[in-house]
Amino acid sequence: MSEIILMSDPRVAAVPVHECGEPLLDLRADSPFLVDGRKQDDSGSYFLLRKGVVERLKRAEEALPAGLRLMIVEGHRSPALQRRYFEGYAAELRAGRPEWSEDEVHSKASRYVSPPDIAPHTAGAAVDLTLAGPDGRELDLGTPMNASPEDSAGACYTGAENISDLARDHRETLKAALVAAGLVNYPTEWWHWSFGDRYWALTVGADCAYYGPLDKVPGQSIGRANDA
Ligand SMILES: C[C@@H](N)C(=O)N[C@H](C)C(=O)O
Ligand SMILES: [Zn+2]
Repeated sequence: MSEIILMSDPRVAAVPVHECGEPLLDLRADSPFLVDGRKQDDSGSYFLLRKGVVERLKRAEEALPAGLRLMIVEGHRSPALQRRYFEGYAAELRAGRPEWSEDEVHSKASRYVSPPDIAPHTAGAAVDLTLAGPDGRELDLGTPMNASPEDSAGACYTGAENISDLARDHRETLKAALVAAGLVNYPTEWWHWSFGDRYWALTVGADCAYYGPLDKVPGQSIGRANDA
């Protein structure tokens, strides 16, 4: 397996961001995608993604074998929510491994949640998704989405070997469609894909990221998925 670059790696934070100002699109409006509401909250952010990400997801959806569809679970996340996720998980790790230094906690936490300063979800650039079959139900991808490395004995890693052949086939199908469309995966999470953020730029060798964090999401900057 090739080296896994974690989100906490200084090379990620070193990538410059040249914000392109692209709008967020609402995936529920005229959307070709299945949008799952399990991450719904008062902010209503989970169904928003940058236009360039939506365009690429449409291409990926078209490239899937007949009968399969993408199921979108979480897109944009407010910086405050990202911070809550990160600090909550870091606190769990700290409690379980009191011998770890703060640097170790930060690095290990970033296997599962991005440090808030570089987090791709806050830029509307990352999406957590899975595959659904013809009946609209989620397929088996080896672990529940958002299973942590501890909960899944590492099976959340995209290249994990401790999953069934069927789950591996599903991961390969998902990966083929998304990579061909220009998204990159975070290798510690089979469900996390992004375009235009710092992690994407570092992975593909782009000079800069296109999307920086968006805090309050103004209604007027939100378009419909069919605008992509
Ligand atoms: C928390 C998990 N769903 C996730 O999105 N992790 C990535 C690494 C992130 O926080 O950007
Ligand atoms: Zn994610």
